[in-house]
Amino acid sequence: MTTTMPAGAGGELPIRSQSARTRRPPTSSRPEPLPRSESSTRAEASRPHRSRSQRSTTAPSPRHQQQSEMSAAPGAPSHAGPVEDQREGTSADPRRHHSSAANTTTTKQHKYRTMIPAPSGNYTFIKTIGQGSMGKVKLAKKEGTNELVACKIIERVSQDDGRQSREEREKSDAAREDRNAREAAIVSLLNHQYICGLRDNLRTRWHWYMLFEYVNGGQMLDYIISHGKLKEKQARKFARQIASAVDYCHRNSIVHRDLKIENILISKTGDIKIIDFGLSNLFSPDEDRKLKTYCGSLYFAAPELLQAKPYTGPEVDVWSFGVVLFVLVCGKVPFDDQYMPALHQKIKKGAVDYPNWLSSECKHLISRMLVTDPKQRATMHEVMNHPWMLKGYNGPPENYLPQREPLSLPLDPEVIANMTGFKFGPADYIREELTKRIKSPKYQAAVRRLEKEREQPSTTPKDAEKRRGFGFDFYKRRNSVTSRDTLTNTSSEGLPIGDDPLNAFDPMVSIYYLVREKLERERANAQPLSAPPKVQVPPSPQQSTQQTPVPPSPIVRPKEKHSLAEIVPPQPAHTDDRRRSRARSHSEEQQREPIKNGLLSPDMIPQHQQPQQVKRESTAAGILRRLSTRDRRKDPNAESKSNSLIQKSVSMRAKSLGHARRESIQARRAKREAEAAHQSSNVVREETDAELGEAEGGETSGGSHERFQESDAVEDPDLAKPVFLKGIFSVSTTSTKPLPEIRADIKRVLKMLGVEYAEIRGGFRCSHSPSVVRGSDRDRSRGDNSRDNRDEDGYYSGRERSSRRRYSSSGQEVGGSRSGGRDGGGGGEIRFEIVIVKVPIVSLHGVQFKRVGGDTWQYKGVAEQIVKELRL
Ligand SMILES: Nc1ncnc2c1ncn2[C@@H]1O[C@H](COP(=O)(O)OP(=O)(O)OP(=O)(O)O)[C@@H](O)[C@H]1O
Repeated sequence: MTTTMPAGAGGELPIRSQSARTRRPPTSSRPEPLPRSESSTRAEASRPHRSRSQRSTTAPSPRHQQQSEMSAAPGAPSHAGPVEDQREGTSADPRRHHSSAANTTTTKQHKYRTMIPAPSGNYTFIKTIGQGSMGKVKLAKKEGTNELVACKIIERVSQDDGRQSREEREKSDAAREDRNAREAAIVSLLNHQYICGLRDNLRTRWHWYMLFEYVNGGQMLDYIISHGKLKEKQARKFARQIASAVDYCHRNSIVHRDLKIENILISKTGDIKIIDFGLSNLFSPDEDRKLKTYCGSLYFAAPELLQAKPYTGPEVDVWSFGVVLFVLVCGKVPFDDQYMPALHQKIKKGAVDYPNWLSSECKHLISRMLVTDPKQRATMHEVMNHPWMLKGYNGPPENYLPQREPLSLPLDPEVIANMTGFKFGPADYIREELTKRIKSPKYQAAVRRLEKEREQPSTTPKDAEKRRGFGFDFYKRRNSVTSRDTLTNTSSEGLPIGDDPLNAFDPMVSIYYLVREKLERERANAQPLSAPPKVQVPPSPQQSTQQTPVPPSPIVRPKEKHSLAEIVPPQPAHTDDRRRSRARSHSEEQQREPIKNGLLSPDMIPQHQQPQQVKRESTAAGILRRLSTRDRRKDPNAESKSNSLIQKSVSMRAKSLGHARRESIQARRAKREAEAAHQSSNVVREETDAELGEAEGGETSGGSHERFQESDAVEDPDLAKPVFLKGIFSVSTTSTKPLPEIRADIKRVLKMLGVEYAEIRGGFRCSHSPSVVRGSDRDRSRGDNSRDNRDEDGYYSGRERSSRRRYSSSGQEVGGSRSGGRDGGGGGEIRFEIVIVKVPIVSLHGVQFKRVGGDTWQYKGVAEQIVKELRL
């Protein structure tokens, strides 16, 4: 059966338009206090600076043309999710309101929004922790609790820079709104331990506020900066987790499309969390519904994207995953060139230089992922079952997909009412379409195949499940490209995409499952659904002149069965046991991984040395955390136990890294351990120089480099938590030097490298413009960035700060934000923090880098240079 959907349903929507994001309105005045982002954009508007890409990109890009081809569905419903807040503006026309607001003289204290009233409570902003191309990400704390969230703030209205007509701007704003709605809808439905979850979200007249779980173990990028490259064993652990999350997405008809090292964070347990579904979309197995938007970061982009070829979806994630894996094990990207067209050529050619230290299995896996022909490229099934992935584990990574049964009629109206955010159309339309799909011969045939497979006496349920679940081949490859037939010839044992009724059969079907599962979770938690709007929607920018359809409010009903099969006979329900039989628990995987984050796990520690708690903790990072925070009054032996554990872990770590200095470091560490007993038990940020009484010339900042606010105004609520010991440190980023020496060293190196800095509590806030800070350029740029242009975090906002570089199929950057040679943008300001923490028990100091904004690879270069020069 040919299914029909509105054009936008599961179809392509335009990607973020960087050029749209950088448009600024003419200055005017605003009569009322504003959130920071609006007032700052006014400041930016008044600056003369325009990037090369802004100057040169006037014609609509191919991508933009495609955007218009893929227009929204007629009669599409309102967007997913967020509760609306009217307080941010009152004008019926936000654009007019915005424009008349721009000449404000509001004082700084009123300039920035300091809290947001989300449906689940009020959240107070603490500080900026990230700057993406879509906007800022701020750490926020829920009022009356210690709950922290990362709040992604996305502007809804692009501003007029005179390059587009009002109609064009409105069109691109509408597309942006769809994208934001889709991101919110997708992240609110996904439920996976390696995907950063959405806690809440709020849409005001001007902004989307998406409140994500706060991932506080740092970025994977920082981990690599600290470690250079990862040992294959450690990389495998992360790769399995990435595979688990990506496979889960794909089986739900979702393609991420922006997998890159910057979008992988590390949680406090040392596990990964994938962020940034801003470019994600639903994909369909139908040939005529292929995706056509070419998006993502160039370094990680599949060649077919550069060639503007339509694609199904999952295969571009496999390529990006291959690049990520290469970065993990090699510490650099596989395709690199300062000159953009040359970089394009390298990617299209797909020739990779593998360092000789890589194991042949690792090389083989990466080479299967970085195959330029998407039809020959490894599928996720192949990736997950590759020997390199399996090494040390007793099976492929678990994808944590809930147990599912084929859909049956009648459909649940509550589920359908909550299928918002994807422009599927009104509820009646969704019901009709889903019914058609379920009744379709294709679906029925797929269900019959599944039933037959389950009934096959010769096949164990596990095998059947494996065949069905992992047989997720997107292309029927005719020939095996390697000698490992069992790995590559997956189409013979698996079901191609679109033939499996439970996995990625169709985007609408997948979303139905996801919404139903979310409702079930919420019922189980007895919490109200956070997604559907409960109050009247303020007009979104592009909807100011049109009627906004408000989706029906959710019908709250008691839990009901979905087994009223009209088409499909009832299947045994598995609602209580949601994990597949083949599922191995995460802890099982962890037990098989003896060294976590370079530290010891319990099974590496002799029994007699294991304190009671160690056995219960699943990660070695947890051991260290527990030991460092335990109450010594209750256990007089705790100190010696923890000393011996940590001593061992430190020495193991040094050994595993094979660093030339390890002997002397261990000796020095051992010596200092004797002095450790009197020190406090928490890992804390270090004091500033001022607090230590060693400020230079009475200043708290670095002399001529000073251009920041004096101090962090807000207490960091993480201070008391030993969150920085999550494998972030390597030998090159830890030191036994006394603190004042480390601080002086850091200042010396920052000055030497021309990095501007200010001291903040526990470290340094840094800013650098690598391609600009030279001689007179530097002076000019300084003139550009007067003190008044600092934002509320003390960073200057004088130049473009976003890190995403867009590209067209011809190799030209489209809508990119900055000039300069490298993907991710060159020439812009990079901003980061250097945080010094101490590990009191072993008297070690650790230096941690945290990127806040700016070009990833320039940041990596500068951070690595600092580490190198520090010689800790
Ligand atoms: N949940 C989180 N916890 C901690 N930090 C986060 C979280 N989400 C985002 N960040 C930080 O904010 C940065 C930007 O976030 P994100 O990638 O979602 O924004 P974006 O505008 O989509 O960025 P990009 O331009 O890379 O697409 C991240 O690199 C990360 O450092």
